Amino acid sequence: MKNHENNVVGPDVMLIALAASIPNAAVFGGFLNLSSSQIKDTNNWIDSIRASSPTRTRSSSSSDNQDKINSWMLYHPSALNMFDQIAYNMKGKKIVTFLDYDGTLSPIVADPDKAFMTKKMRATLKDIARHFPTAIVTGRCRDKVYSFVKLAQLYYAGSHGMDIKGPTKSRTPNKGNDKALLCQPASKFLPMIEEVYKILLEKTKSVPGAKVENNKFCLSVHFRCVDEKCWAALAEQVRLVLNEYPKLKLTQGRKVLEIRPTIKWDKGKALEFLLESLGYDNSNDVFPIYIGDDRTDEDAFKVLRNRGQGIGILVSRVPKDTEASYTLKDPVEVEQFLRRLVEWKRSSTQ
Ligand SMILES: O=P(O)(O)OC[C@H]1O[C@H](O[C@H]2O[C@H](CO)[C@@H](O)[C@H](O)[C@H]2O)[C@H](O)[C@@H](O)[C@@H]1O
Repeated sequence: MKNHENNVVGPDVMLIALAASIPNAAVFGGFLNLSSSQIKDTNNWIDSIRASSPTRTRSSSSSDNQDKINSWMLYHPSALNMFDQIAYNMKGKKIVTFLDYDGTLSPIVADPDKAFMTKKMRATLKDIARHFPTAIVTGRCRDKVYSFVKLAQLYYAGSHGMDIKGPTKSRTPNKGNDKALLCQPASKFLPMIEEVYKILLEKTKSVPGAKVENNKFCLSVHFRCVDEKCWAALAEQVRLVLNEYPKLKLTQGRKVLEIRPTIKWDKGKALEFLLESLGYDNSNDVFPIYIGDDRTDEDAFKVLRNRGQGIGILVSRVPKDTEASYTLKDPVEVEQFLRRLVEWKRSSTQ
């Protein structure tokens, strides 16, 4: 397993990345560590961005690719195919579900403002939250993801877990509201993030298709709709801005550069914080299920692996280096898995 802590792209590393490259061997699936020793040329760096969110046409059906997928699936089997075994392990335990948003509950689309969940997914999510404490853990601004999900009985951890709020409505009827909960470990960075947001808007406005998204405690600079020829120039703009802000760091997501404070807080910490808030800190009978598709979700998968509790499920149809134990192909399969979880719970409580 790879250590994803190296995923941070510091301004210096970014510079080398633009001037240099990453060996192909390091590009396994989408999770790539940009360290100076791996970097050799711009083309390979751009390959890495492309690989972080491969389009369907890239997952060719050649037997070579299929062999790679098959051998990867041996170590990361489908959570749907393995549901009975997962259910066996969950028996008698308190299940808590943690769900990433983009690419997990909603399909990846070109316009981040249009990443809607299906009605079916919302209905399933509502049922899930009726049976288990449920949290959305996302890089998005908390209010923004709430405007997509619109379920008051969930926990929301926005800005990569740096903005956590508990349910505003009780999960179970006839019970009072869950204890108010708010955790914002990066609040002192707000003015800085706001300042950098304005600068990035200005600096990137000449790059057609570039989009800067303000996620409150972090920012996203989107590449998806930018001509590949302009990726390096756009990244260079971002790097130059960040040179002036050493307290901010840059990480790479799915055709997006993410800017966030250099504090030791991530989706894994958010998961730990929520388990503690739910009273499961030292509990042996809790079974957390974390489902996510992105590199940032690896921090949470790693926490579960280290705790030896629950399961991490990576949403991906291509092999990726991951700490997750199981996989699901896409949000459609995520919905099917969550539905089975609801049905299993209903049948086991009858
Ligand atoms: O933690 P997540 O919920 O997965 O959020 C990570 C980023 O997701 C969004 O961007 C991604 O999805 C967009 C819509 O499908 C897509 O256009 C983009 O290319 C993806 O990177 C969101 O817009 C970002 O702010 C989040 O950081």
